[in-house]
Amino acid sequence: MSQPRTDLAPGRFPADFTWGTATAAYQIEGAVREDGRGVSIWDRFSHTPGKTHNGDTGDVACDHYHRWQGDIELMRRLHVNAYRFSIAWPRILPEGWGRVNPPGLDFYDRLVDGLLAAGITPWVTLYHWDLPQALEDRGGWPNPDTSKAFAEYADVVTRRLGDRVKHWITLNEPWVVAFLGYFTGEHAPGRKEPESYLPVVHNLLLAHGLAVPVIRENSRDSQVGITLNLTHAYPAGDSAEDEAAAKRLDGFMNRWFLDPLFTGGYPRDMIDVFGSWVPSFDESDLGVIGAPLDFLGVNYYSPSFVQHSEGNPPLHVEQVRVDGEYTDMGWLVYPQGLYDLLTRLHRDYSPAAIVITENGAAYPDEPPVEGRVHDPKRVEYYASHLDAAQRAIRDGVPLRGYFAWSLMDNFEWAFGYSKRFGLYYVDYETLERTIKDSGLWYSRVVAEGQLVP
Ligand SMILES: OC[C@@H]1[C@@H](O)[C@H](O)[C@@H](O)c2nc(CNc3ccccc3)cn21
Repeated sequence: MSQPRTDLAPGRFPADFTWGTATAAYQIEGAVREDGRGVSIWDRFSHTPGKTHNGDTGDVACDHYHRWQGDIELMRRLHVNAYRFSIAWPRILPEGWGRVNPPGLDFYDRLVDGLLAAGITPWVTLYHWDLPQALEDRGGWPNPDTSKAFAEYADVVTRRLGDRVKHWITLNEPWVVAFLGYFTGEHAPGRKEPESYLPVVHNLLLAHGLAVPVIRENSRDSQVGITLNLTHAYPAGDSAEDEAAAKRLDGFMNRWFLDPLFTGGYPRDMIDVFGSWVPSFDESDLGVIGAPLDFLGVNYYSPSFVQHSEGNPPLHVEQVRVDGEYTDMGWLVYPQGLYDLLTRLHRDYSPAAIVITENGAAYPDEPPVEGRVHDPKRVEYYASHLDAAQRAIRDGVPLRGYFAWSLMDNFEWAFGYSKRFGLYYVDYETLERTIKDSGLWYSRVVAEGQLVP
């Protein structure tokens, strides 16, 4: 059990803390038709009229595929000791399974060697939403064969990189993949099939569980985890009804994933709420899904304040907009939500370790003037959330690392290039990267291992 770190002065982090920054393949790479890469569901979705802001696509993005060496220099300037990135499944297996594309593997091989040469530890996310379109054409995540295809993909990648990559994240945010991709249709593949939501969640968790032993076999002595977008749910009022509504939202967003991963099964109260939507599955799946993990990746941006609703079945929950500061995404700035989430995870699930795999904020940054980008609100966001993280460590949470989202401005999914999260500003005409004040500030925090003014 992790012990309180009262030895840490306020604002100071453990000497062995992992300091990183994070990206994802489809959001930064571009080069979507280069070196044998296959089509992904995000290629198809972003090229479908009306699906993304301004019709933006990841065709070019930040052109990281050709600029990766310069981008490693950007990381060195931040003094980070780790970099979280995702591998594009369609670069490795253009049809999703079967035929391997050697140039795709070669790209990530070069990237990993470049990172290691720079003293930066690679943390690899195997799936960050860019499913090969060929698998979607065979049913996509509602089809349990996709779970098996994911395990095969994990095998190919970890056989090639597993000797040098020792930190693996199977999936990024299965809730987003399932709910936005197959329930609301706001994300690729854009399907609006409520009845597919829970089967997709199950197949994603099964894919995760099938991949864990494969990764451990091919990448000996590695750390394996999963990244979840966890939303701390607060009752908007002090009524029993609002308390119950918060518990239902917590069940929907958090416990439906945490329980099968850490406690052996889906939460009973939510099985009753979801009723006939809960898919039938082999009980043996739960043993696969519950494969022991070395860390839980947490993406935190903002909490939710909710009240009971007579509508909105079956959750009967309504989000409440509370007073406060909001980012350009319309997300409440609430660092206490990170502290409360971390301490709750430690108390209720006791993961061996927790890593904040994403935290950051979008603001409407102005283009550089005399080489500077002033983003005081983003500095304040990071400072307040890192303070919350440090308080959680002092109080005994086994928080081992933090990855700022994101290294650079990039393709923000359905929002296209209209939202900027980067520590570096990207001019999408020239693709020039310019460090923002938040990047300069973060580099000082990382170098000193403590919060700085
Ligand atoms: O939106 C910022 C980032 C995004 O760029 C990452 O690719 C993704 O991993 C990510 N997840 C969240 C939090 N979860 C979420 C909630 C609603 C819609 C989309 C994402 C934020 N972000």
